[in-house]
Amino acid sequence: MAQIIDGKKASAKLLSQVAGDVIEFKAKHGITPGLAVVLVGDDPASQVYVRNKVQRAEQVGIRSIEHRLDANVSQAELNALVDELNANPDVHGILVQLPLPGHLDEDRIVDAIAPSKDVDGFHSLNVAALATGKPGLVPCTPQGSMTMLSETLGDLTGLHAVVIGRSNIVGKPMAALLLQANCTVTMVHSRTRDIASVCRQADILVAAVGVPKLVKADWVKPGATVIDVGINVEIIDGARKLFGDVDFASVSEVAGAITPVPGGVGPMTIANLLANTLQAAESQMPV
Ligand SMILES: Nc1nc(=O)c2c([nH]1)NC[C@@H]1CN(c3ccc(C(=O)N[C@@H](CCC(=O)O)C(=O)O)cc3)C=[N+]21
Ligand SMILES: [Mg+2]
Repeated sequence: MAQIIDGKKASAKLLSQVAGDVIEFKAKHGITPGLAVVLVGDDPASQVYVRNKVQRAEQVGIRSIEHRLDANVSQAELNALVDELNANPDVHGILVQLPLPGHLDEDRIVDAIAPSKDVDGFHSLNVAALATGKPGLVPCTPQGSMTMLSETLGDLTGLHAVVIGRSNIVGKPMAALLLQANCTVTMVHSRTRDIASVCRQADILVAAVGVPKLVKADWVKPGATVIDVGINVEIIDGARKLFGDVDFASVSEVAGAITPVPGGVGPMTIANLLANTLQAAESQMPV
């Protein structure tokens, strides 16, 4: 039976570090770090995540400001809000909850956020910084996954990491971070031939595709470390249940260590969002 990597515990540790750093920040600068969360429409899952983020922010002493916009808001109206938040000195971090309704251009909205306030690390300039190994804001889910990997395995040098999924928000930045940590990195996706045999070579297997229970036991090398980024919601007998991209029951009998869903990557994502907000606030202070 695999070691269960406890994301709640890891996130509690990071949150208490951030809370301490926020106290120091306030004493030094006389202001409170601020995070603006923009939610367009009334998708119930997004509402749950936004509520969690706002709650955790308060817990670590970060002021959070929620902006709710109607699902049919225009691109111009959303851009105007982003411009206003960019110019507001009380706002140090801006998160526009994704996905946005189809009539809105996500790339344009994300690139309208001031790069210094882009706490998701999705702005083109932060993407370029990560790709070239320069300092910047790093996406929260991959960053949280790396922390759990380091705490589980120590130095990752020379390990073969396979990332399933090539999204801009998880797969690609995850691969960049693993490469920076000296892993041999392979990315697989829907067009990969014999995906199972590639995954079976992995010392580290990261699943980030949004397909419930895609990864089976015979995709996993015995003893491998498995990071499950999937958050798939299903309603079973009227109850809301979460599934990862990994078939936990079977894979946990083969893997050396594995993150559960819930209680794995999700809580670490939120903790890193708040760490990024403090980093953003620090970078905006006069020297
Ligand atoms: N601009 C933007 N940035 C994001 O970081 C972002 C986003 N948009 N859109 C949606 C996804 C999803 N996401 C999650 C964060 C925490 C949990 C989380 O805390 N999950 C808990 C369970 C929560 C539950 O019950 O649903 C857990 O896994 O234990 C889940 C999902 C951030 N996202
Ligand atoms: Mg894909």
